[in-house]
Amino acid sequence: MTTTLTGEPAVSARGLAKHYSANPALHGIDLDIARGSVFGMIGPNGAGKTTTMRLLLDIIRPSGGELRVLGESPRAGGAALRRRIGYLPGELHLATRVRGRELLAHYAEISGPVRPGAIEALADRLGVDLGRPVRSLSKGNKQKIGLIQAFMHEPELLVLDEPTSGLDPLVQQEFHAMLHEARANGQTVFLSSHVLSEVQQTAHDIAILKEGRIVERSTVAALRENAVRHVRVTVAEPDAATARAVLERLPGVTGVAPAPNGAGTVALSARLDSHVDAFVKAVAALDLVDLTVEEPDLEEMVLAYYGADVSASADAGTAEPAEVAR
Ligand SMILES: Nc1ncnc2c1ncn2[C@@H]1O[C@H](COP(=O)(O)OP(=O)(O)OP(=O)(O)O)[C@@H](O)[C@H]1O
Repeated sequence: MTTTLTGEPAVSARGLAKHYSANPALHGIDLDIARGSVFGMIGPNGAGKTTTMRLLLDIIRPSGGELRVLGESPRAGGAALRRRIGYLPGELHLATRVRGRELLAHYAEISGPVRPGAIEALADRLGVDLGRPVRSLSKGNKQKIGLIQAFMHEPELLVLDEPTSGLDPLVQQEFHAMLHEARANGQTVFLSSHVLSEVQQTAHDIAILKEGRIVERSTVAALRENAVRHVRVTVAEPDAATARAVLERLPGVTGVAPAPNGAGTVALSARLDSHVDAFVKAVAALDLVDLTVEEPDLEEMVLAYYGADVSASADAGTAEPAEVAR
């Protein structure tokens, strides 16, 4: 496969809606995921991430709108389309006594050709013992089995629902390397997460979903440019009032406050939005002792979208059990 960001998107949705009885889960979203890209969807509990993914896989059917996956309608594409997709469900129920090796061989029969040695190579990378009964594996090791079944046939599209759930940090790094390789191989990745930090390391494009609506669609780079940064300006004590006045006049600067500092100097901390250039030029005129402009805090930006009340909107008892669907 070769990397391509042109042509028909891997996923294209227009007005995609899903209601569970009378309860709307998706309010007609528009979404394009370019072929060969890594796309991350983030959002709080109940935002509709899993619903979106299940619609792509034709596990559930839309209540309205149009959806094309790899150029086909999920419904019409059937099993042939399904084999071109690798899917990791958010909730894995792997209660079988069967050993990992046999279970994956079974999935491989359904998903289509798997290169010889590919399953073992993935198991080595992720560090999971394929000789053990699957039900005796820990949550993280079951997740690895789920990842192997999603990746093993090198599908054109990987749909990964909370892929790092239960993985330790070293395995997460290995997983990130697998995503980079998938992209280099021309595969498209659609992953979901609750937190930006997870997708920001791997995805180029993101959407923030909230209560069934896309509230932000951006590249990670553009988010970074527009995100709030924390700044700290240190000046000699006699200059403190001037420095404060300069900062408070600047566009994009808020929350100017003195911060603890060494004798003879005063540090002023503040929040800065995207106006970095104007800020740096203005503070250059001050008699600076020190200046810190922190990395933009994207998480803070995303949490502002989430809103305090939304994260608590639990949906206990409504989610249907998901399985490694093949
Ligand atoms: N089978 C179902 N029956 C009824 N309502 C459902 C069902 N599945 C999901 N919902 C509802 O649809 C909405 C979206 O749920 P969904 O599982 O897609 O969210 P999510 O973003 O994946 O959440 P989480 O991060 O908690 O996994 C929620 O309000 C949920 O209660």
